[in-house]
Amino acid sequence: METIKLLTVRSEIAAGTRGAGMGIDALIVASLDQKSTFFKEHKVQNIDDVNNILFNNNDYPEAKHIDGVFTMLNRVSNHTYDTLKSGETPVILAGDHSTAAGTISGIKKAFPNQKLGVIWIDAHADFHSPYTTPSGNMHGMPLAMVSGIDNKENAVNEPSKETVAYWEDIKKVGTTSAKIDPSDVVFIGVRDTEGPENEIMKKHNIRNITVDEVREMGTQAAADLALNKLTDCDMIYISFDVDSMDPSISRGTGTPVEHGLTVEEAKDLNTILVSNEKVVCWEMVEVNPTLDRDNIMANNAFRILNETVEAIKKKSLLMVG
Ligand SMILES: NC(=[NH2+])NCCC[C@H](N)C(=O)O
Ligand SMILES: [Mn+2]
Repeated sequence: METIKLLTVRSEIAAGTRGAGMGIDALIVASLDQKSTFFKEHKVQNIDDVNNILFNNNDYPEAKHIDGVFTMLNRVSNHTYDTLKSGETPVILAGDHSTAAGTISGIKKAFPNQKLGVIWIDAHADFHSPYTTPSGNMHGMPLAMVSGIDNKENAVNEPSKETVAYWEDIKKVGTTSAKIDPSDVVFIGVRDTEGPENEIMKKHNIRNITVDEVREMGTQAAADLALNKLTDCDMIYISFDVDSMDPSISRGTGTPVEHGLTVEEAKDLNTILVSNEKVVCWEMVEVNPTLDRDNIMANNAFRILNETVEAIKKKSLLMVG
């Protein structure tokens, strides 16, 4: 049977709000409160963070702590690569969403000749570059990093030479060229984007399955639609940002946006999606217990994590049988 390996990344340097690094421990607390042995049953490999960089001044306003982000992406990429190479299925639990660029780079490094598709369940498109970011927060940039998109046509910033040098290095983590074609991204629940991101979505014809669409067609049809968009791809990575869910559930994430998915919808989408045989990796990010009360976000996110991992294990049984 396939083995799951949990990769925990307590990094929060690419978020604008402090506390996402504590998301993993909030999930562990939620698991204990729910009397689950999940974190004992599965292999856990921690990836060291560089959060101490937050005590220093930030030297890169258009790409905050890009030096630290570069270090983190290399670590995440290498661990994802090693996990896949040893025949295990990586499940990444991370703080801020920038790590997803490391994950995608590691997948591509492990299978360089396979076409990789991405299903991105998120309130945000995370397609900014240092040239277009409204905030400088690099958790808004992972999809541009792995697609090699600068989007200078729609620039609003002039990043420094040093920033650009790091950005160029970041685009080469794992493999020197782009890991994905941006037209092989499918969004679910994206509802808070800026102009430069809208241009990318238009240019590459990126499908966003909205929250209303999910509700109208149902989670099974929405998941099928997302997967059908990626029939050309050989393998698929799923990224689940908990801010795809509605803030009425919990405020326990750094950048909440109204009109999101319900917990039930998010759980169904993730479990259905990972049951597809092409899915090689799943990631969950942006739980921030310091913004929450009673650990509500982590309690809901842990339920989703638990059921999604069960679905991955069931799939591998099916494939062996
Ligand atoms: N992974 C996230 N929570 N991303 C939020 C990004 C928000 C906004 N687009 C920005 O660039 O600042
Ligand atoms: Mn995100």
